[in-house]
Order: sequence, then C-alpha cells, then structure tokens
Amino acid sequence: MIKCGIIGTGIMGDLHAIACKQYSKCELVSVCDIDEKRVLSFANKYNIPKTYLEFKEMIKNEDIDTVIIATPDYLHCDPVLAAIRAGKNVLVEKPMATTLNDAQLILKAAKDNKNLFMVNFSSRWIPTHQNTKKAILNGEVGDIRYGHIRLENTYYVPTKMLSWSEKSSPTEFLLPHSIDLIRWFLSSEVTEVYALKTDGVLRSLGINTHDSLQSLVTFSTGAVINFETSWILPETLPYMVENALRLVGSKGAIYTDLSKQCLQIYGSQTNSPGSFLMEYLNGKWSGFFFDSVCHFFDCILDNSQKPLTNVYDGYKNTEIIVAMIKSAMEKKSIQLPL
Ligand SMILES: NC(=O)C1=CN([C@@H]2O[C@H](COP(=O)(O)OP(=O)(O)OC[C@H]3O[C@@H](n4cnc5c(N)ncnc54)[C@H](OP(=O)(O)O)[C@@H]3O)[C@@H](O)[C@H]2O)C=CC1
Ligand SMILES: O=C1CO[C@H](CO)[C@@H](O)[C@@H]1O
Repeated sequence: MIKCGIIGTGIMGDLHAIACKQYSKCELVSVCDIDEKRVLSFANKYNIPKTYLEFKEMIKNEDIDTVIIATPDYLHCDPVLAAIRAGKNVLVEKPMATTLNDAQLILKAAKDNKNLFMVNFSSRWIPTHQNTKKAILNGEVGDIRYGHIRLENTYYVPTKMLSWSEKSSPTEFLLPHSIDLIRWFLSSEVTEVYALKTDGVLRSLGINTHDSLQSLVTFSTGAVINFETSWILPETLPYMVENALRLVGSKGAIYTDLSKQCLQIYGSQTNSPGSFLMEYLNGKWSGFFFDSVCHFFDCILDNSQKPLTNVYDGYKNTEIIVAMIKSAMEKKSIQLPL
C-alpha cells in the first residue's frame, strides 16, 4: 500500500487527492498547505487524517513513503529537495523548477536517491499525443524536419485562476508541456533557441509578467520547431486552452488540434468544456491527468516499470525555458546546453 502526502491544496492538489482516493492501493495519510483554513477543509473533504502547515514537518514523518508536490511553479524546489532527502517517492508538478540552479539541485539530489522521481508532464498521457508518438516511432511521417506547437490560455488564467501569475509566466506555466512533448516526440535535445516576447497588456492590469513568447528552437536532429505561448487570448473564446501542433516530416505530416476537445455546445452561450483532463464518467474518474498519476503509483508498486518522465526530462525542460526567457530578454540566440 502506498502511503501518500500532498503538499499544496489548490486546483491541482484537488485532482491529486481525487486520484489518490480512487487508486485502490494508495492511502492518503497527510496533507500540507500554508493556509490553515484551506488545509483543514481539504482534509475534511477527502477524509485525510493528518494536516500540516509546514511541509518539513509532514515530510520527516515515517508514516508516508510518497509525496506529491502541487505548490505554485516557483515553489517546487524546497519541498522537492526535502522529500528526496527524506527518502520519499516524489511526484512534482510541472515545471520541475523555474531556475537553472533549482533544477541542478534537484537533478543532483534525485540522482543520488534510490526512490522514484517523476515530473508530472501529464500531456504525455493525452491519447492524441500517445498516437502522435507512435506514428513517429513507426516511421509514418519520416524524420520530423520542422513544425509548430502552440499552447495558450485566455486572460482567465493569469487574472482569475492563478493568484501567483506574476511570479510565473505563460512560458513557465504552459511551455513545459510543449517542450516536453516535442523532446519526447523527436527523441532529441535542443541545441539553440531564439525567442521574442511581447509585453504590456498584463502589466497594464497590474500583473507583472510577459503576455506572450514565441521561440524558434533547433534540435540536434536539425529539426526546427516554432513554440508559441500566451496568456492574453480573449475570454470570449469558448475554451480556456488553445492547444495545437503541426509536425512536418520527410515523408508526411501530423496535425493535432485539442482546443475544442471535440465538444462544442451552443446553448445560451458557446461552450467547449474540457472533457479529458479529469472527468467523472460512468461512476469513476478518468482522463489523462488521472492516468499520469496512476502511472506513477504503478511504477512504485512494480519496480520493473520505469516512470515515463524522469528528473533528467525535468532538468532539460527547465534549461530550455530558462534559455527561452534569456533569449527574449537579451534579444539574441542562446546555445544549449547552458
Ligand atoms: N500537470 C498539469 O496538467 C497541470 C499542472 N499544474 C501545475 O500545478 C502546480 C499547482 O498549480 P495550482 O494547483 O493551479 O496552484 P494553486 O495556487 O491553486 O495551488 C497551490 C497551493 O499551494 C499552496 N502553497 C504555497 N506555498 C506552499 C508551501 N510552502 N507549502 C504548502 N502549500 C503551499 C498555495 O497556498 P496559497 O494560495 O495560500 O499561497 C495553494 O493552496 C503548478 O506548478 C502548476 O503549473 C497546473 C495545471 C495543470
Ligand atoms: O499545466 C497546465 C496549465 O494549465 C492549463 C490550463 O490553464 C492546462 O491546460 C495545462 O495542462
């Protein structure tokens, strides 16, 4: 039986708790948040016996062997290091870290640890992306030569959903998914990035971060992929996440468009509700986020299974994000590794 503790009781903490509760071999033993009212009501909602306001107190206990970290983007490093050093299995939300220094510390700590470490790059569990990977591996489109991937949010995300948006950015919040997918699809590392960002719309609303970033990224195979992200799509869109890609290979091309999630409802309003992150269907929870968390648990219980994403993926991902932001700030191309 996995004995798990969750750090962070926000939007993602909720989904992790639901996944823990549904996984038959996981017991949700403890939960931590800096907000006392929130942690108590969370524990009450999910029937979790122990609550903490300080993650070090929770982690040092022997009553858990596994820790899930769902704190804001810029607050992953300290709980991750504490959990690794205490010998726990660790699942950390994306991005693994937002600075190269934090990513290096985590890489080193996780390499020295025998327990499981996974970064929740949950997009790899989206069936469309699994099939994209399969098609590339089967050689259906030849070698990927160039392409475009975009992942963007409406204003809702930085202005209403996240209380910490100015301590992150669309680049740090959204591009971890796009970067992880393309590294995975191409089985190749980035050698150079050139990025440009736009600024001003969010800052005029008092949110001190950039609005959008576009980056031309060269991979060691020679492929060049254009990454695009933004936090200023209009809220009148029927969905919150714009999500599409096109990869052109030597023998064909792959197109995906997940923005409308195949469901459009035209009632008094236009609506395209998400239907595959995590949904309660036919009496149980399912969806790609649920599948990625279950995969982590499966790997803990069966050590012949290796997690699909590891600390090195997390490290390279942060390195690329840092390089993109540096490139956009300095208006010059950046060679990798940093
Ligand atoms: N894998 C995926 O598909 C997705 C992953 N994410 C990632 O999940 C992470 C969490 O995002 P989200 O749930 O939206 O954020 P939220 O702000 O909703 O939740 C974060 C929670 O962590 C709490 N917190 C902050 N510092 C600490 C601390 N030191 N100890 C314990 N708790 C703390 C916050 O408290 P307070 O509010 O009081 O500061 C808040 O309750 C982010 O890194 C995000 O990028 C997000 C969306 C999808
Ligand atoms: O990680 C993520 C950030 O939030 C987005 C929604 O705004 C998700 O699409 C994405 O999975």
